Amino acid sequence: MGDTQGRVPVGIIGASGYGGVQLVRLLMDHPQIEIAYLGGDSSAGKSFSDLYPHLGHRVNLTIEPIDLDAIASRCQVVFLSLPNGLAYNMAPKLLEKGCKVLDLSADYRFSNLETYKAWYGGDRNDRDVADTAVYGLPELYRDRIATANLVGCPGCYPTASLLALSPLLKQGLIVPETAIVDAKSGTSGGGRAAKTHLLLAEADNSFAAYGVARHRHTPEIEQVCSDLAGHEVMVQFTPHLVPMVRGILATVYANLRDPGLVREDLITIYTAFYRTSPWVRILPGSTYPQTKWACGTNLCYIGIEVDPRTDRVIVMSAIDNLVKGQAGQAIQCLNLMMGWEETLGLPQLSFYP
Ligand SMILES: NC(=O)C1=CN([C@@H]2O[C@H](COP(=O)(O)OP(=O)(O)OC[C@H]3O[C@@H](n4cnc5c(N)ncnc54)[C@H](OP(=O)(O)O)[C@@H]3O)[C@@H](O)[C@H]2O)C=CC1
Ligand SMILES: CC(=O)N[C@@H](CCC(=O)OP(=O)(O)O)C(=O)O
Repeated sequence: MGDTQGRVPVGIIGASGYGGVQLVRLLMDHPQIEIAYLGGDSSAGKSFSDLYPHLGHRVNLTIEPIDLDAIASRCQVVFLSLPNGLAYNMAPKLLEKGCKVLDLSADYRFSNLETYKAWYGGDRNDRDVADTAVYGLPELYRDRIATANLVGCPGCYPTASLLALSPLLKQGLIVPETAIVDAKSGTSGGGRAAKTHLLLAEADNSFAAYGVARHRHTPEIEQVCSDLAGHEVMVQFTPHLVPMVRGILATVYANLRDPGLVREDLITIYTAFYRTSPWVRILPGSTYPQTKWACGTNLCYIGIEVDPRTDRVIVMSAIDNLVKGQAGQAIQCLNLMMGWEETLGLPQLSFYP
């Protein structure tokens, strides 16, 4: 399968949503990809250019209703950018028909389906398929992603949190149980569907925590932390909604095992840990990341500090929730699955100067 120029035909289900339109925006400039299908529910039948006129000169497609047989006959790769709980009724059939599938929802992020059911509910019988899914965080699971047919792309908060925590856990530098993640997200993290608390009049001039001690990204963060630490780890995770549209800043605190470590030691350790990761930038000295630097890019900026009074390390990471936290990371995974450069077709320059 492939178009006349040898490009790989891909489909995007959920094309009208924030993840979907980010995928379109990025994939239309990807040198190896041809967008062959856009699918949706309430938007089916509408021209993509009616929904997003500024992209209409590049994407002349109508959003179609979902017919999995037709999608599989036209696409080699399918992105599912849908609310949680829908992908597990679509991915098995697409895989059976020979497609590679990248799911942006939580459906294939968990190695233990009981954990998924406990936090997301749902009655699903796709354990065999779920067992083949790989968690799509390339900086940790690059080799496994490269051979996967099904990738469960990480959540936005877990991406920022885990990139900040991973070197500490993998190298045994902190007491894992002391890890606290304090994270802030822009409103686009809540998706495009209308929600009262995300209205400008509600969210502007306001900054508050939500989901305290019960946000569904907690078990996802814990799953990877446990994998890295080699034993079950619980993490305190508190998300906040901030009055901006794009971006996540995660600030992570943990107790160092060796109180003699200083900031420069940790910068050296982080730089070495991410030396083969083109999308992670470790900041020098006491430079701390700003969300606007990552805006529109697939980059994660990380800043590190040590407080010798408390023997705690403080790591700050900034991403664009819609790019490294969602669509960009999915494309990064696809690049690996296809054997292409990990950076192909992905933006490095922020919208801001
Ligand atoms: N926003 C973010 O920052 C991040 C989101 N995610 C995850 O990515 C996924 C997509 O999120 P996001 O783009 O924000 O969501 P949006 O609400 O912006 O978009 C949801 C999309 O799903 C489609 N859809 C809804 N119900 C159905 C259905 N029954 N059948 C087919 N299509 C349907 C909608 O299509 P239509 O308009 O045609 O009805 C729409 O295109 C979610 O699982 C989310 O949790 C992951 C990381 C970050
Ligand atoms: C601001 C806001 O509402 N953020 C969303 C982020 C979650 C999200 O996008 O879902 P994923 O699990 O697929 O990453 C939330 O807290 O539910």
